[in-house]
Amino acid sequence: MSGLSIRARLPLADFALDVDLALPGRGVTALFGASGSGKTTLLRCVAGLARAAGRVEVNGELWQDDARRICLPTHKRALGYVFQEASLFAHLSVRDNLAFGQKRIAPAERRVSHDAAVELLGLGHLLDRSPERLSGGERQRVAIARALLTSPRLLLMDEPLAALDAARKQEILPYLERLHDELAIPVIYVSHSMDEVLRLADHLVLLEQGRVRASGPCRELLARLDLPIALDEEAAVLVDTTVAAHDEAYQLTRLAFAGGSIQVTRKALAVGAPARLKIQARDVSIALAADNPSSIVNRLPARICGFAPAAHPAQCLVRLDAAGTPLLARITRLSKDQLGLVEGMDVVAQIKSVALVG
Ligand SMILES: Nc1ncnc2c1ncn2[C@@H]1O[C@H](COP(=O)(O)OP(=O)(O)OP(=O)(O)O)[C@@H](O)[C@H]1O
Repeated sequence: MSGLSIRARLPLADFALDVDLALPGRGVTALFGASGSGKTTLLRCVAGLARAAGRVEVNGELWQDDARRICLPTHKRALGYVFQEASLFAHLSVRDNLAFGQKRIAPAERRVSHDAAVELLGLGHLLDRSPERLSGGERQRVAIARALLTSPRLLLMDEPLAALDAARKQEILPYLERLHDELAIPVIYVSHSMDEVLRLADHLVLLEQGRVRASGPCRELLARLDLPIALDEEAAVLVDTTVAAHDEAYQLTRLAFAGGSIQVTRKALAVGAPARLKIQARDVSIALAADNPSSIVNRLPARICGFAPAAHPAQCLVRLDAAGTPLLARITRLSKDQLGLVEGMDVVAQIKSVALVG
């Protein structure tokens, strides 16, 4: 059967993991949750490093099934594991570190070639270096390539960017995006960062105290008001658009979607190309009518479909529907009252800024 099915119960001293998840068999699933919610413990159960009661099936391969007394040891599970800190062999060159990953797999079972991994992670010029002469980001790219060369059926990544500074993170994210676009290997990706989730995840699992608070397509969960991710400073929705036209005079690109269109600064994208937009709640404001002059270019008719408290008591979250596309706005409670905003009301969503993500 295609898909990942993970049932795991693991009582620990002051904590218990208890999850039952059905996840897509390809793409990136982000595991998101507060510190101590059980993200690493869940990965360790999938890897067989912690012995939970339950069942683990990965695209038709059974790794554990207590009912049938099956529990493969970690080395028999075809998985790649990438940790916060790359654990490379210091005495081996990058080339030999990669060869080590590949040697573990019989040639007939290799699904990722050395050249493909080197190309995908941009390691060509680093092959003769030793790990101590690599930056943190480069080391992490080698660790990812080495994991890929073991031809895993599942890649587990536990906050792979957490040990890197902001600049190194931005440097490595495009490689992870390529991995996502070009490889069919499913990835479970633990992260605390909304930015990483927005850029990489197709599916999202929110863990709370060892339990699944929500699991579903990233787009759907991000737009919900009842989940803690809506309270994140970086809360945002994702909107799939298509490049509709370029305005050469004003150097803008118009992106169309079901709810209307949005103009962004001119992008080097072909008309008809897909573009994924991130719209942050803090960048959306609400006006009552479209005819008020404003410098905000992107103004979409939308209907209010719900309110929720925001993290700060001065603010509230508003869920809007722009012809079927959900948007989130974070506004002050004062403006909500002054404008008399209520559920069901038709308003104008003013979008101050958007970002293209992938
Ligand atoms: N071997 C163990 N024995 C007892 N308790 C453990 C053990 N391993 C983890 N825990 C506890 O289980 C809980 C979940 O830990 P885990 O590392 O899975 O959380 P996490 O969500 O990955 O956290 P973080 O984001 O900080 O890495 C924590 O309360 C931790 O103290």
